[in-house]
Amino acid sequence: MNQTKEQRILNFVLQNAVRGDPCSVLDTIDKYCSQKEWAMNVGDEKGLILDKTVEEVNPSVALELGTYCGYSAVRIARLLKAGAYLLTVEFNPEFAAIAKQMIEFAGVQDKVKLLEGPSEEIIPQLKKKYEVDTLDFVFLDHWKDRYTPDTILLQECNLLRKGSVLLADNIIFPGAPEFLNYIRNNPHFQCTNYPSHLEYMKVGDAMEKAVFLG
Ligand SMILES: Cc1ncnc2c1ncn2[C@@H]1O[C@H](/C=C/CNC(=O)c2cc(-c3ccc(F)cc3)cc(O)c2O)[C@@H](O)[C@H]1O
Ligand SMILES: [Mg+2]
Repeated sequence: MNQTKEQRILNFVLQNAVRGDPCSVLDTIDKYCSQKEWAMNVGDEKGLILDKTVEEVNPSVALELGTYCGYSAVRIARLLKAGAYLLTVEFNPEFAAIAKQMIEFAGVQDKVKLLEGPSEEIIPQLKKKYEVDTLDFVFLDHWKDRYTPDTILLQECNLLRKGSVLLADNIIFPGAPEFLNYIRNNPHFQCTNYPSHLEYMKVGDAMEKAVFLG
């Protein structure tokens, strides 16, 4: 049974990256996806915007929607302080299995909880089942038409507090126009746009930061 692209990416990491070294895992994925097969990782350019936002927020509890191969989970987890952790949500079992191995190879498994299932089911479970009080940081990178309903659900579940930071990928390409309209016209959020480029391409893209004002 021939391999999937995601399995090829993982194998390239297992064979070429340094076990326990998150930066080498990120660099190896970026190398493979820019030279061999494109994949929808946030990538190195937008990854720097993600890094700066995570460092600025310095979250104790972070949530990621859309794990995929685990690239941004490794990217976020490598920056978390002692005792802080990332919850990352993925509903595709193949991708979840790849991401689990990627996260373990990078050595950040103690900081990452991979939750398998659809975000609309997981989010309402975060308080009781996963003992979350509120979220300091949320990275949205799953299906683009889910950004708005999940942002509303996070508010309905009282998972955001004054100062919680959302960062959304792909504002330009593939685009999340409905989310942009929702969040920029919502008085409870203070938005900032970060122009960049689509991962591994010379196509324009952007990230949007939205701070919850309470
Ligand atoms: C409700 C729910 N619950 C749980 N997991 C969920 C979920 N909805 C999706 N997922 C998971 O998250 C990932 C999906 C990511 C979607 N990302 C993109 O579609 C994407 C696409 C491009 C792109 C750019 C140019 C092109 F020509 C084509 C594609 C770039 C990107 O950066 C993207 O993020 C994937 O792992 C999926 O299983
Ligand atoms: Mg993306």
